Amino acid sequence: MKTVVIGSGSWGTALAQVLADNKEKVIIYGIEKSEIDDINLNHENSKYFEGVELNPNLKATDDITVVKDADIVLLAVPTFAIEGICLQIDPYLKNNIIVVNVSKGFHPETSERMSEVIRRCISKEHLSSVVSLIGPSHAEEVVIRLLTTIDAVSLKEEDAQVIQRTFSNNYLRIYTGDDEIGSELGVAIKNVMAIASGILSGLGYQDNTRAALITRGLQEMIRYGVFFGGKQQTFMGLTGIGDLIVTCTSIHSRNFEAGYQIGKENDVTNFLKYNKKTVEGVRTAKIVHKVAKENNIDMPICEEVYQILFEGKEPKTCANDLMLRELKKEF
Ligand SMILES: NC(=O)C1=CN([C@@H]2O[C@H](COP(=O)(O)OP(=O)(O)OC[C@H]3O[C@@H](n4cnc5c(N)ncnc54)[C@H](OP(=O)(O)O)[C@@H]3O)[C@@H](O)[C@H]2O)C=CC1
Ligand SMILES: O=C(CO)COP(=O)(O)O
Repeated sequence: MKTVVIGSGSWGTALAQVLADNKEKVIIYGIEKSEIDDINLNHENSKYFEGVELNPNLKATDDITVVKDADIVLLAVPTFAIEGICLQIDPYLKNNIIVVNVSKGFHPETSERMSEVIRRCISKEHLSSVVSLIGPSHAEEVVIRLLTTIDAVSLKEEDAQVIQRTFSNNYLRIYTGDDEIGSELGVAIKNVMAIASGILSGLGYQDNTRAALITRGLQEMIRYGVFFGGKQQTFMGLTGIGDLIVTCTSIHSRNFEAGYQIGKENDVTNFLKYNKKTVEGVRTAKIVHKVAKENNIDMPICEEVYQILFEGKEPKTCANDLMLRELKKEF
């Protein structure tokens, strides 16, 4: 089986290396010549992983036609680029391949989940199924082979099992799942919670506050996910509480880091002006605000994050407003 990984950024490189370690046929397609040269010539991707020596069998190319004999295509680009890349690769694909999604968020205009975008943009005959390979997994840890567990989630169980077998090894353990809605909504909304967690840390709040944020944040994720047909149990797993914990507490999280800067400065201006990193929670906060409003879903933490990012509300005031909402029972 041949896998083409689209995207030579942090997650694409780390996952492609997993396959190289597993002695699978794999190649990365990227648009950034310097990253491709770095991988091919130096066995590094120093923009993302300084000082990390990659598996020397890992190769990269800027030729998109490389997808033509792929059995598996793994899309490791930010959510805003998924539609474009699907339309770009579709004419070259052979029939009946597995497309693996690893992106966490929504289409910025249509609010579709990633699997929905892929099914809309890849011709039916080319697609066996979409498998979302998602869970608590910072690329910075996977690339140095630290123990990690994630889910392969698909509506077609046999394809989830193919991805499970292809990627699992002694440092990456894959479970399968079939709740595409619950899993994809969980990993998308946890990024908004990670921004909130960073903001609270930047404001100087500590462990009690983070535990409250994670616990109440999980309730919001469940409320939103179950409304759209996700299973409550899914939110107790790797794509729910698992990914929420890792992103709300890790120094590697770009969403947490963004929030931390915003909280520290008690203002969003510098972050919005200078950020160049992939911070998916920003776009997700906008979608969740819109969709929750349309459907009358109560999402108080997400709403305050939206107010900070898009309406210029002061972070300190948001934290205060969350605490002083009407008192109620926990469940
Ligand atoms: N990093 C992580 O630990 C994890 C990330 N994810 C998710 O994976 C997705 C990708 O994130 P990540 O790898 O971290 O992001 P990065 O910013 O590290 O890398 C994204 C890569 O995609 C490239 N890219 C952008 N548009 C295109 C395009 N149209 N065609 C080809 N390549 C393109 C970028 O190139 P350029 O820089 O030139 O724009 C960059 O090389 C996100 O949704 C993220 O939430 C999920 C789990 C873990
Ligand atoms: O999704 C991730 C870990 O599971 C990566 O988080 P960040 O995008 O915040 O870095």
